[in-house]
Formats: sequence, structure tokens, C-alpha cells
Amino acid sequence: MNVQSSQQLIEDLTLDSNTPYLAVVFSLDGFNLSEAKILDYFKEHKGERYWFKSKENVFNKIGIGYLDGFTRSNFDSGTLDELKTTVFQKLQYIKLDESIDMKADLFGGMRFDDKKSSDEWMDFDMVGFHLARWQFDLEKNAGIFIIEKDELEKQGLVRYILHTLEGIERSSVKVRISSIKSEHEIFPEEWKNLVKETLNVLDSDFLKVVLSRQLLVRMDEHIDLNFIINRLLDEAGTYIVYFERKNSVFVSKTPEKLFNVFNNKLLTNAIAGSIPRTQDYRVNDANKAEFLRDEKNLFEHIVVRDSIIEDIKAYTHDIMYDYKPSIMENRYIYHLYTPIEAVLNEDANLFDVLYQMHPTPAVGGLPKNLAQEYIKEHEFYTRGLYAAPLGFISENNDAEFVVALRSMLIKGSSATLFAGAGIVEGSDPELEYVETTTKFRPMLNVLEAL
Ligand SMILES: C=C(O[C@H]1C=CC=C(C(=O)O)[C@@H]1O)C(=O)O
Repeated sequence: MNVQSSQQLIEDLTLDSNTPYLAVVFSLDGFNLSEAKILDYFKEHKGERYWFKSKENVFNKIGIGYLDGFTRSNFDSGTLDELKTTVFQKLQYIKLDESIDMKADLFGGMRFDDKKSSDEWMDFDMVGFHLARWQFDLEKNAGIFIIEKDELEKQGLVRYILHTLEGIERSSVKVRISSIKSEHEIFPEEWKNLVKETLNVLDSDFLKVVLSRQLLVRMDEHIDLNFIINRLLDEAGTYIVYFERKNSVFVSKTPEKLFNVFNNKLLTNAIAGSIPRTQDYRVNDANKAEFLRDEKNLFEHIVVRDSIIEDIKAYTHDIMYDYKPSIMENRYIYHLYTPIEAVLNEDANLFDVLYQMHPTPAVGGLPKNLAQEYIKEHEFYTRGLYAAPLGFISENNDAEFVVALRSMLIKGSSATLFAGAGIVEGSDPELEYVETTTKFRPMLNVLEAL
């Protein structure tokens, strides 16, 4: 960044009186920044920081300080779309480097069930989208600083941004390692019984329901967030969601995309059907071949796929997918996987798409309404952000939302982990229980000291 020419650009800028914020877009070229350094540098903003990294390394976004945005106590697509437009209309942009292609976006989402509440999730809104004051994208190697115009002092602005970037670069991140003191499964036997009872309720009208449970992990002391942030980078091939709000942190290493939209092209996928991955590649190869032929898993997968296609039909055209699923390989588990592509209709409201697609049958069930009601009534806790849609949305409707699986809620010295399994006719309660144990692994791995 050339200080003089950047400063000149700002001095020459005519401030538009209709927009309260100035968004300064800058390059990170020449700076050696990492996620851990950025988040640590802004530690006084604890409770207002997020990190959202794409599974395919397309973006790596960090947001600091929730300057603006909107929260709602229920989901109303029309209102949300208007609120979104209002927030973006408050921004006037200035690029310190013409070649950077970055704009501000909103990060957030909604709880699994926007009508069910419990104390555990009090810090998170039913629906909430945040405009961060500092936004970094380490994939784009660029950042944005948004400042209120009535606080703006043009002369010092470029120096202030530069000073901040240098400060981040210089900071050395201290990590305090904590150890797991106890692990406590919440109602394991009752959960297996619930699966048994559910098998009696399933029929040709109620095909599938995903039942989840919790594992409570107590650490020996207050969990150091730098430690969590460092551990999150450990496994590639999943998304990383790290979302602070007030005194809670929600963390997910989900493999599951709800959908993304870039240049009006919508990508989504069906992920359903699972087998564990072992340490032995020969066993894995044999299991994978068997998995692709296994009727229970194939059935579970195909109903999920068809339901997703049904959900996006009203908002898209030219839907394309492979008829046969492939296998998605994660570190501890394999899933049956079908990518689905479509073109978004011109008048589509992305909040409508989100509301229609959520919950996918991979986390709710089928039919969706029946399954959602069943979960609300029978599960032993409130899902909150577990299996909820979280992600970002930009002014021009580029967006990416994930389904927040393989996740946990951190408060103080404890973490609550979540995992579920799709229950269909023929499911074995003991095997489903083991499958949920496998699905706790990614978050246990984050918490376990090396
Ligand atoms: C509900 C979860 O996983 C879903 C996603 C993929 C495969 C699943 C399954 O095979 O049951 C689940 O539907 C979870 O990880 O908590």
C-alpha cells in the first residue's frame, strides 16, 4: 500500500451525504497475516468476531466488530431482504488499490428452529446478520475497514489502517493448552430408546427423521479461544465456522454446504448416508465399494437428494446432477454425496431459498414439516445453531451457507458437542448411536491437547 497516493485518494474523495459509512478497501500484499494473528489482535472485540473458511479454499473470511446488521425473532424473507438492502445502501466505497475485487458482506444465519428457544442459546439471535467493521479475506488477500463518516478524520485514515496491519503482523499469539477434565454423554440410553420408539412411528408417510444428542465436555480451566482457533486448522476438507456472540462461541467443522450462489449459479449438494473411515485403506476400499451398493444408505441418500431438488425448483432452472452418488471422504467418516447445480431465477430472494432449503432432510427428515415437529417434541434439548444454516450474503446476492454440523457451543470452561443420525426404516439404534459417537470426533479433536 502506497501511503501517499492512498492518502491522496481519500483526501480527494467527495463524501456522499446519503451514506453514513465509508468502506475502505485495501490490499494485504506484503503483510504476513494469519487467522490466529488477526483474531488475537482484536481480542478486545471478543464476542463480536467470526471466522468462516470455505471447504474448497474459495474464501477465508474474518470479521471483527459488529458495526451494523439486523436481528429478528422470526424468519420473514421479505423483511430480511429489505433489511439487507438497507444495510448495504449505507456504504460508500473507496478502493485504495483498483485491482482488488472485494466488497463487504453480512455474516450470520438463523437457529435450527426459529420458533424454539432455550437459555443455552440466549446469546445467539433467532435470526441475525452482522456487518463487521473490519473484514478480511485471506484468500483474496484483501480487507475492508468500515468507518462512520461522522467520526472520520481523513488525514490519519491510511496511517491508522497501516498501523493496524503492522500491529497484527507483529503480534505473537500466545496459546494456553487446556485438557479435558470430563466427558459426559447426555441421556445415551434414553436416546437409543427414542430411536427404537421412532422406528415404530416411521411408515410410508413419515420416512425419515434425524435424531441428535449432546456430549458435554468439561475442560480443566476456562477454554482459551486462541487454542481453539489454532486447533481448527488441523483438518482440511471441511468448512470452518467460528462465531462469537456475547459470551458464547459456536464452532463447526461441517462438510455440508447448504448452498452457494456465485454469479447467479446455485450449487448445493445432498449428503446423506454414512460409514466410518478406518485406519486401514484395504478395509476402507472394501467398505466403500459395499457402501455404494448398500440399499439402506442409497435409499436414505436418494430421498434427501430428491427433496433438495424439489425445494429449489421454484427459485431456479436448469437443475443438473449425477444420477449415481459418489463418496465424500472426511477424516473420520464417509458420506454418500451428490452435487447439484442450477441457475437462480432473476427475481429469486435468497432468504426464500434459504428458508425453503432448511432443514435439508440430512438434518431434519422427511417429510420436512413432520420431521421438524417430531424433533421439536422428542429431542432432549434445543438445537439452536447445531444443524442451522450459517454463512454470508453480499450486496449482489453472492452467498454461501453451510449446515452447521460437527459442531459445539463453548461457554467458559465447558463445551457442548452435537451429533445426529438419520433414522429410517431398518436403522439399528446401537449402530446409529455409534455413528453419532463418530460424529463427535471432529470437535473432540479440536478440544484435545496434542
Ligand atoms: C446429522 C448429522 O449428519 C448428517 C449429515 C450427513 C450424514 C448423516 C447420516 O448419515 O445420518 C446425517 O444426516 C450430524 O453430523 O450431526
